[in-house]
Amino acid sequence: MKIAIIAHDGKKPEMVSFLNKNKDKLKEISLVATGTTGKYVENTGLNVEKLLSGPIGGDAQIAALSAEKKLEMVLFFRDPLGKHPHEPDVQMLMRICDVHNIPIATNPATAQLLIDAFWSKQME
Ligand SMILES: O=C(CO)COP(=O)(O)O
Repeated sequence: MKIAIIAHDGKKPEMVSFLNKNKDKLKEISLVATGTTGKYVENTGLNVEKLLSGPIGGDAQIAALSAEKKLEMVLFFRDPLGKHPHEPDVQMLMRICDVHNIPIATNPATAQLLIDAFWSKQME
């Protein structure tokens, strides 16, 4: 099982802070990310599988992994103030997560709760 990491451009700095803060936990977990986000993840020193960039199909690839129940959770820091040409893909990803009951965090506060809960479950 993997955790998917995605961040819109306006939220990539917050994602990097989140990853650095949680690096000790995340380094034990397989990570997958959309293309450009994945480069930022690598720059934190974490290992990550990089898919296509979001606007050219990366969000759709994460949705497919969610539908196949291959993801533990999706951490998707969305920029609610930005315009995105691939908004239909963004909506589709969130819908697929809801269809398949995959936890999806769309901001750092929720992502922290999910990671902490996942981590304490692993430690049981
Ligand atoms: O666009 C995205 C999410 O909708 C993210 O894609 P990138 O990680 O390639 O920037």
